[in-house]
Amino acid sequence: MSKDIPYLREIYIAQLAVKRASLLTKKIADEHLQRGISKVDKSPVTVGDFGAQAVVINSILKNFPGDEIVGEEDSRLIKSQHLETSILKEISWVQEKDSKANEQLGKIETAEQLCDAVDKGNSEGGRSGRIWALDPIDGTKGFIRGDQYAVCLALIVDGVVQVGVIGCPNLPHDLREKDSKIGGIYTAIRGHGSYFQDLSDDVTYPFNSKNRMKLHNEYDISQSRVVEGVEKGHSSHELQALIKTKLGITQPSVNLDSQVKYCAVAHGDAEIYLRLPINVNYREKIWDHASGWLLVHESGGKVTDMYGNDLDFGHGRTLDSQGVIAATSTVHPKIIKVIKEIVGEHGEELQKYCG
Ligand SMILES: Nc1ncnc2c1ncn2[C@@H]1O[C@H](COP(=O)(O)OS(=O)(=O)O)[C@@H](OP(=O)(O)O)[C@H]1O
Ligand SMILES: [Mg+2]
Ligand SMILES: [Mg+2]
Ligand SMILES: [Mg+2]
Repeated sequence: MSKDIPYLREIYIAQLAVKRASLLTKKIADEHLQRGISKVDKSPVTVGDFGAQAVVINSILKNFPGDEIVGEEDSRLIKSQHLETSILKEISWVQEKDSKANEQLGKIETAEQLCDAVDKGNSEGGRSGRIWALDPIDGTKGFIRGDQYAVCLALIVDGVVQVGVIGCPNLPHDLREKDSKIGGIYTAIRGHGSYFQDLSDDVTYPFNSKNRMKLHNEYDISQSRVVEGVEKGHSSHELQALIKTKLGITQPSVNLDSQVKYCAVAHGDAEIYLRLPINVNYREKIWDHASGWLLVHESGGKVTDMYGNDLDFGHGRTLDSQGVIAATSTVHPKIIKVIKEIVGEHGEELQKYCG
């Protein structure tokens, strides 16, 4: 089967790099929580963000030197706050721990290499060429709280997402199971499905029916399990509640930070992800959605903006649309219909629900 799959080398390197960044960030998060440092201390997320962005970009450019990267972070804060030594210490730890991947991924050893790698995430994105979208820690607020976060990497070719890989260090393999194992890597390949691997397993090509994720479509819409964000400043919980009521959904939502929400839908742990805007002028960043979009799409679901339009990953660093709805394909049009009933066909009433 593998021989028919395109981008095999890209997928392999992306998985290795995401795994490395997941190990790095998990170590930082766990130490932070163990120390019981005040929740307002933002430094672990800073070190984690820059460390993860550096190792992923360094890995990609070692293997695909001509590619561009749209990464969330840049090195200004590293320099102004003199964070080089603390970040390099964590990178050196993961390069030791994950040493068998050093040959494929390379190593970062100096402050110059560190800042250089981080700043290579400065692509403006766009409609042509090979461009990776990287969120080194998505769900920074969840990361600090010890909740969910994700390392998200996608390859976009000529504006179309071809590969998506998400590392979820804190996500239970089965959200419904109390004692479920945690930590997974979710991989999607356009036209060839989406797959799950245990984060603690060696990275291998996971493309077999045992690992494949597929959505079911036969269920009563009122029983849908809905995932939403945690932060009230990132999506309109008020509008989301109204949509659920109109759909007859009475079960409470599961609130999760980051793109693990897409993983939950793609893996069949939820049927609907609602992300309605809280600010009419906000445009979603491509690194917050590219990998998750492909995961749900390849599991047989549908992801669009809040009006049912396709998401355009060739527009630049941001999408040119509002809101995101991901759901199983039978339920998706029903959600869009309800949204339009509430906010108007073109969002004439949307402002009412925005903060
Ligand atoms: N106003 C507004 N509207 C929508 N989205 C915003 C907004 N402001 C920020 N962000 C982005 O939200 C990203 C985190 O999304 P989450 O899904 O984790 O949000 S939530 O905390 O679960 O509600 C977060 O990603 P990270 O910075 O990587 O955590 C931001 O890019
Ligand atoms: Mg993000
Ligand atoms: Mg981020
Ligand atoms: Mg951020």
